[in-house]
Amino acid sequence: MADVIDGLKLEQRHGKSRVRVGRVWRHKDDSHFFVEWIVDISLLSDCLASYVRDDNSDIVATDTIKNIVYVKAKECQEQLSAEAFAIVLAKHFTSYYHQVSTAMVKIVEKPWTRTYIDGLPHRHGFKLGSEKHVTEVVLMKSGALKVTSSVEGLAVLKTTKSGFEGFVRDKYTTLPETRERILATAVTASWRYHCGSLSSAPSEPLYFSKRYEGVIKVLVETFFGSPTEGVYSPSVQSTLYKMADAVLSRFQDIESIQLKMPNLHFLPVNLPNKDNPAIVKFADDVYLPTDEPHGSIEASLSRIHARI
Ligand SMILES: O=c1[nH]c(=O)c2[nH]c(=O)[nH]c2[nH]1
Repeated sequence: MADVIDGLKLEQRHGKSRVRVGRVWRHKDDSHFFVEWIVDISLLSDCLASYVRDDNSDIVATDTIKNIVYVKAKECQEQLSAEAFAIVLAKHFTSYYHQVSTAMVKIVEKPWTRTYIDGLPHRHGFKLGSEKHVTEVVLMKSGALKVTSSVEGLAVLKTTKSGFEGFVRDKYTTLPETRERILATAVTASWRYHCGSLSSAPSEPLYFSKRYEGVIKVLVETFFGSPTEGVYSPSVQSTLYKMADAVLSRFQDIESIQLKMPNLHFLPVNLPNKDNPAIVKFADDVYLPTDEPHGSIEASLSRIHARI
């Protein structure tokens, strides 16, 4: 919200951050589903009087905002994606309160995944994985909707089929060219869905969860290539582009994707001393893993829409 007071522009928003909620859905066959969400809500709300006239009569208290997270979690009788829950919350704030023009809801879903015992899925047992699922939803009173999903910290490594050659060589360059190295990264991918309005948003409760799994599958398969042959990576840049392109080719409802892929280096170990030039001589076997410093490579790929 922006207002002009005495020739000055005031921009304000308020909400509640880090509202933590766990939700269990118990099915008739005694199998349970579970999510843990950390919810941030921020409202663009017409409550100027509270800033400039000490009049709080238009404020939806942040404590109330927190309570609504639990009320809506209770009301959702069916298991649903973090994106769908964020839309439920945003819809509530923009429709229930006349003064709220826009609701911004971010949810981080902790990676609890069903555990397996002797190859069998446990009915009510979960273990914590590594990468995080994050979503950000922005809903305006008009119904205009933006949905973004992300995976953070998708750590992947391959021990061969990676190289880096032909880069700029000048008086500052020491890096040797190679066609054999370890390629390791922790991918952060953020993608924006096409649904531009509440009325065109997918209504299936787990639609976005399936997409999330699908995007991760495409990213991982493109990074590694086939299980037997793999695929050669001439640079992180090239692999990143192929991963982004594969997601946009596979999922027509995704408008754009941003990938961040730090190059987590595994340095060859060579240990000489004055008597023995090769206590350890590197033969593509012993490495020094390091993430400081690391290369930082990121790009985004978007569909370009022809103007009619
Ligand atoms: O795939 C790579 N891209 C780079 O830009 C780069 N720079 C570097 O030192 N090593 C690498 N590897």
